[in-house]
Amino acid sequence: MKVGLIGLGNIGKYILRKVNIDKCIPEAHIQAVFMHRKIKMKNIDVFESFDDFLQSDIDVIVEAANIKAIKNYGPDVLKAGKDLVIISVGAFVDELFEQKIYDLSKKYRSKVYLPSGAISGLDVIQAANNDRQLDKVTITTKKPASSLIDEPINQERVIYRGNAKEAIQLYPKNANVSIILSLAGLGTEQTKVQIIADPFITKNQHCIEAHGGFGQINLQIKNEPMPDNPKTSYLAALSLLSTLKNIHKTVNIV
Ligand SMILES: NC(=O)C1=CN([C@@H]2O[C@H](COP(=O)(O)OP(=O)(O)OC[C@H]3O[C@@H](n4cnc5c(N)ncnc54)[C@H](OP(=O)(O)O)[C@@H]3O)[C@@H](O)[C@H]2O)C=CC1
Ligand SMILES: O=C([O-])CC(=O)C(=O)O
Repeated sequence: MKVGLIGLGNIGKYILRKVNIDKCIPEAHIQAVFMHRKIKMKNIDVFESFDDFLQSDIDVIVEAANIKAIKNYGPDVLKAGKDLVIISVGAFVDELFEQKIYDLSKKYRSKVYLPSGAISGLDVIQAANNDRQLDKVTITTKKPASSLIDEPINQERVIYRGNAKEAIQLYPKNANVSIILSLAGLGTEQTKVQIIADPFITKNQHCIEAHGGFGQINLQIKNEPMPDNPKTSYLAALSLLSTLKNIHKTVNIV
């Protein structure tokens, strides 16, 4: 599997190291990286031109950049018939973008993979929603205060209460989880979100509560942060790696 990577920040560097150096996925190799500024790397093609990147010898493209980048480049990836893995799932709050991705992937038979990222429980939410057995979904994200606000605080503070549609506009680097949860379940308007800044914690915590005809679920996950970007949970990078690993599997746990 020849992989192209968009973005070489915290998650991108992790994926590059795990795939090309540690050989975690024996059949995969990252052949090319697209960056919006020039850098040189050993043994890998770095492109500043997206067209040249797209035309290089790659068949799967992994986005590890940001919402703006995937909105700009995602549709062209699908038109080129390449498969696409998206971690900045917040882009799907834009319904026109979402529709475009569905239409193009169908038209060009390109597959799109959306990793579970920094949360768990999407299997339950998706299954329950199938037969309208899901009534309410809430996610409470609690992060170290410095990841969410600039001013020092000495007690936890609820900085946002509302829905996923609004949360991702206000916190595009912290609320991607609310969008993948919305896609699996009740949509961005019905998925309730609370974001809390806490000066006393070091882990990124997400608490998902849902109920309906299926029963109820309460999930709490406490994620280690990535060293270079503590806003991002280590699990998000692991989840992306796992998605890549599973792409060509013939037997899947779903
Ligand atoms: N789905 C989920 O659960 C989660 C999703 N995320 C999302 O994953 C994404 C990556 O996270 P992370 O690695 O921590 O972020 P970083 O900010 O560490 O890295 C992003 C990288 O992308 C580069 N970049 C930005 N714009 C472009 C562009 N147009 N073309 C190419 N490269 C670009 C940046 O370069 P430069 O610095 O030069 O601008 C930077 O190197 C973010 O959108 C984040 O919000 C994070 C955690 C969980
Ligand atoms: O990494 C996390 O814990 C969640 C996050 O930043 C996001 O969803 O955007």
